[in-house]
Amino acid sequence: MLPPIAILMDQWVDAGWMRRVDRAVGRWLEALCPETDARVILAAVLTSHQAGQGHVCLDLAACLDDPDTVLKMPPQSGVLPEDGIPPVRPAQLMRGWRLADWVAVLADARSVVALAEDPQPPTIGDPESAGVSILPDAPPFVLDGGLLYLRRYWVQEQAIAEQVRRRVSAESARLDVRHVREVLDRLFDPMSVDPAEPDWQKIACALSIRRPFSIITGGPGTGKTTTVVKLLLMRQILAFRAGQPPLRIRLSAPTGKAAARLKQSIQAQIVTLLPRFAETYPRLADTLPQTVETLHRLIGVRPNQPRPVHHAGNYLPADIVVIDEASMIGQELMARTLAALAPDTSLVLLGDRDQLASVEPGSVLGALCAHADAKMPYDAETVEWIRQTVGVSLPAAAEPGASLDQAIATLRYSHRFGPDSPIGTLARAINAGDASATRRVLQAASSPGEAIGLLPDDRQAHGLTRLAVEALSTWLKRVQSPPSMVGAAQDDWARAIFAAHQETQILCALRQGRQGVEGVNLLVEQALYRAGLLPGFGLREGAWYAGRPILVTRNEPGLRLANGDIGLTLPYRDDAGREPVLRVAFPGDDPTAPIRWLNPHRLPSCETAFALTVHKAQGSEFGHAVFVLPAAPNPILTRELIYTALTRARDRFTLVASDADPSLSILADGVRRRVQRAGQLERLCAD
Ligand SMILES: Nc1ncnc2c1ncn2[C@@H]1O[C@H](COP(=O)(O)OP(=O)(O)OP(=O)(O)O)[C@@H](O)[C@H]1O
Repeated sequence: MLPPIAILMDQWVDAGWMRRVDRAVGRWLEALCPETDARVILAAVLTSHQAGQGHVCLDLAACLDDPDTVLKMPPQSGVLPEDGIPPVRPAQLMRGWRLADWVAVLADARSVVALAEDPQPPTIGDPESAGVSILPDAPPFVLDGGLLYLRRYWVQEQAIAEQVRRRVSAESARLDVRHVREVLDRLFDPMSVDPAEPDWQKIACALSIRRPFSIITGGPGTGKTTTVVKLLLMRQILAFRAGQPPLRIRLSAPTGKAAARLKQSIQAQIVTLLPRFAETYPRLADTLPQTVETLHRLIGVRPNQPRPVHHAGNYLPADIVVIDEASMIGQELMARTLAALAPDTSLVLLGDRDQLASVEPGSVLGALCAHADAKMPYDAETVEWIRQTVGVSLPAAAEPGASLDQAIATLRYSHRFGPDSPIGTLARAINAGDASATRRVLQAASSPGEAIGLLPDDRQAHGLTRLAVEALSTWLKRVQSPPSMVGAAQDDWARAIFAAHQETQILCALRQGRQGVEGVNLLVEQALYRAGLLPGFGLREGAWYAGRPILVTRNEPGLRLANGDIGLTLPYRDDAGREPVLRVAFPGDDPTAPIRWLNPHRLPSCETAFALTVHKAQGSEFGHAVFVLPAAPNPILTRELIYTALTRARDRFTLVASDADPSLSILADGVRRRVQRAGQLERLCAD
């Protein structure tokens, strides 16, 4: 005989299987409708739990099929209660449950709008006003087919789909195709990388001008940023030629780090491309954006305010908005962004659809690009547009994709790695889910220093700590013998240390455990201390010491720090050149901006960052990425996570795997596992 559901849910919270906030959703329902069936309370609690796992809804059928796996209960990090007896698992509780019964009891509940039953489904409206509302007028849950949503997530998903559908079928901009062709021909050299392949960057530009929504997706170094700069030049030149004022362009990225990277990359590309047009269009440089904002700043998200500054009633003043690293945008932020754009503002999303999705619920870019795999999804109309504007005749697909697919360009050739490079080959094998090929590439890597390396390690992680000491000593030695200069010269010294620090980064799949960030940070710290690379005293103050890299874990607008920022604890001399004190240095947005030297005791929550989780490293790039695998199979290790770890590497990637697993079965298991986020955005956009 099992304990009542309410007791079980309490036990799951106590065991760390579920968040307190999820259980609170159940209590809230119990308080509002005391007569609610326990299976409804359970579904509500699980829907909230799933949101914590990145899902916008609970897929009832999938849940009944395999409750423990779908709900990830018990989790890897779960703790045993004091009596040592683990709680009853969801699979035991739900044994024998029938989907039809669960759906029926949910459809009957006052807290649920059942769409199939309800002739008047909730109107989509403004996603901002769709918070969980009080019964009975606006039930907080929506049952759509077999998917149970918190109402706000359902509303956001519908709103995104509606916006995307409207934008991809909007009337084509009134353009003189001859002008478009002329400008594109000037921007793109006729010599493409592979003469047998069309120039996909050029096609991406042509598609981006056709409708007010487009996506440019591709792996690292495939030229997404290069393409965007050309696209912006194209748009401004066309505006000049049509006698229009310059277009208002806004560039954005989901995190500060990604925004800073895009800014640097864009500026470098502008410097290369602009001279071609300087004579004909001397004012062109002034029309290009100088800054890249975070998405929050772009739309004006304000703390404790229900809606951002820009929304459906106060559009963002912009003609073109380009957003990089779009895979990191969760559903809520995407819904808010789309709502903030006027119907004729062009939105261009850039991103690598194969990367990890946002930590927030939803996998918007992944869902929108679900069919971007098809090499040629274009219909006859798109093919004709490409022929007229690019001068390339592509075959029309026998079974063309939806309108959305006509707005997506996939860049496949990596100019950074080349098709036969080890990193490129490994990335392809991982993305294809080909565990054997992945293993082959890694096991073929033998000598140290190659682009791909495999480091079989013992339980004490001797190999990893040796590697860390060797790689990190390049900058840590310089930290321990600080120069006597002050002011700008001291900033230059810190910048050089940052550049050296960016050369090697250890990444972990997990947070906890020996192979997690917490364990690896401790091991590396101890090894560096033993090697004399960290100070024993002097430049040490409690947990703070010269050479400690830190990761900011909370937004702190007052200090201009964002969750995910990396700082280095360094000795700092004031302008009078007194004895150095410890300060945490943060680089500015561009290479010449002054370093910000903050007192460590003023910093908000932060943690040591010799090792980072792959999630936290998203949007960053390092010369050498060292990826530590878990020692046992783990559901967190997925294809997307492994690919994201690999693609943080600019020149070199080393996989650290347990020497007890010489066949790399743990890695192979991860490569085969895909992140499947519940939701129906893909289907809604394909309609
Ligand atoms: N068509 C091209 N021909 C030659 N080199 C190119 C071409 N396109 C891009 N490159 C070069 O390849 C490198 C990577 O390009 P870019 O930064 O635009 O790629 P990306 O996809 O934005 O990369 P990331 O994934 O790092 O954001 C740059 O050095 C760029 O100059």
